Amino acid sequence: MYSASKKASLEHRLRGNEAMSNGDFKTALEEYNKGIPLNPDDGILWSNRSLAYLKLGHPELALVDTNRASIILIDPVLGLRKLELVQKDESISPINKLKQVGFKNLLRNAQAYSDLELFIDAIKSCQELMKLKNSFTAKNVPFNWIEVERLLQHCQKRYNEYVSEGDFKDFVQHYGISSFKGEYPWQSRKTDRFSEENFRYLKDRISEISASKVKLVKVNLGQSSVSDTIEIQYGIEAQEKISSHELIFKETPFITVYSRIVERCDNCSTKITTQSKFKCPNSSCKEVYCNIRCYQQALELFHNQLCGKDITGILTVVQKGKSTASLNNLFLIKLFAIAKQRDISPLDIKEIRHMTSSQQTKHRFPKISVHLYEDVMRILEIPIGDLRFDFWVFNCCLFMLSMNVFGERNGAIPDKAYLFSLLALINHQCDPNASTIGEIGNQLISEKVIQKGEAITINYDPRISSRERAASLYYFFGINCKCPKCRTFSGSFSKIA
Ligand SMILES: C[S@@+](CC[C@H](N)C(=O)[O-])C[C@H]1O[C@@H](n2cnc3c(N)ncnc32)[C@H](O)[C@@H]1O
Repeated sequence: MYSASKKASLEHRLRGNEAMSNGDFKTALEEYNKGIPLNPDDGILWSNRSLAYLKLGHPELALVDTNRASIILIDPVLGLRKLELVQKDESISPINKLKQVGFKNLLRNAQAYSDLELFIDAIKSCQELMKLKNSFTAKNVPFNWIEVERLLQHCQKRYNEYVSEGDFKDFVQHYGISSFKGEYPWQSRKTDRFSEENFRYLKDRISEISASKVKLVKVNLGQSSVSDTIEIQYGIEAQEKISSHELIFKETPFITVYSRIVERCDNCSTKITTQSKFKCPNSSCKEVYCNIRCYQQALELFHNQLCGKDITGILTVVQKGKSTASLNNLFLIKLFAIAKQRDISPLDIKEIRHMTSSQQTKHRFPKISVHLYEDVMRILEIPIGDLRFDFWVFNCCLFMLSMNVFGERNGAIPDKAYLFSLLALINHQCDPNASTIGEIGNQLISEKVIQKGEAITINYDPRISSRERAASLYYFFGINCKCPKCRTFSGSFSKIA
């Protein structure tokens, strides 16, 4: 017998399937999203949602769903219960129907890899499926094997083209190509960013830390790089005349992370000395702090969720990283921990929910992020049916971090990084009037006299010569620089409110 929630979940699945057959993939996604929390053990639901994601052009999201569906569909304990979920069909026995669902899921998995241009993985998935074709398992299971063969041929051809174009083997193996226009289509974050609540919260905090020297404003950054609209963004401007080399404000980072190569405080990333070392009182926890105050701050914000947890897998990835971007994986686990602690979605954390994302439309998608996401969910014991922590949320956080984190290296190795709520509101100019200084770069200082009403700007990439900066800003931050000095400048960079 079904429980009430399983029955309701099944109804959502069927409604989703109907929307899929009408080509209404967004409604289908909404229905599947209503069904999953009611019965996260329904592998068919995950597999069907993966198809909705594929049709909506988000293979990276489909990948997590096909993986989950496979795990559930081959789980022997869930075996009998799965049969309950198979829709009765006169022409096929329930057990064969279930096998058909499994084959379809493998094909969706191969399609997701192919759409991401991860051809080696796509070929492997197709070959795995083709092995089943003449096996006993596939007997009397109707399935479109021609589609698998076609996909396999397509992937082999594309892979050969890639390799003959140059040595892209490493790229083809580890990075997919996904699209993301600053937000997922079902997200309302863009408008939420400018909500009255966000605006007031940020405005008050900026007035407070700068002693009202500067204020939050909305600015017109000219033509958007992803749509036809004029882009309205946040910016900071002087409320009074500021002299040259004056401290504008100093901000405590919201969170910091470090690669564990040098021993640092888990709360503020300050180097630990023999005089300043406070060990977490939990004997099975390895984290250390500068003092009890840092420990208590961390405990309240995120450490409660992470105390004693083994994050070695994530650290290994971070330590192998070549750029400070690899530290973003440590930010992700902290952001997910903070959200779990506050019982909200990571995208609703008030200290970060105003932040912009990279604006590139095509992204390098590191295949490993699927595993990192599953690791974060497992370490924090977040149930997979809690869609406030869905994979697209993880990706949004990653894109937001790639735009807003201030990182530091220790020689060639990414060492530590900071996430500041307010410094993240300062726009870039190639000829800026301010910069960030101090040991952790948390002091905003004027470089010249700034007149009342002038925008406060910094240079996001000061090490790079101005000729290369436009390309570097686009590559690393997804910014089409529209500052008055840049050739691409097309807007007024002016205040609108
Ligand atoms: C660190 S945030 C700065 C605050 C941001 N304007 C906001 O509304 O939150 C970086 C974002 O600001 C925008 N931005 C900053 N400087 C820019 C520039 N010179 N040209 C174009 N966009 C810029 C980009 O959209 C980028 O995503």
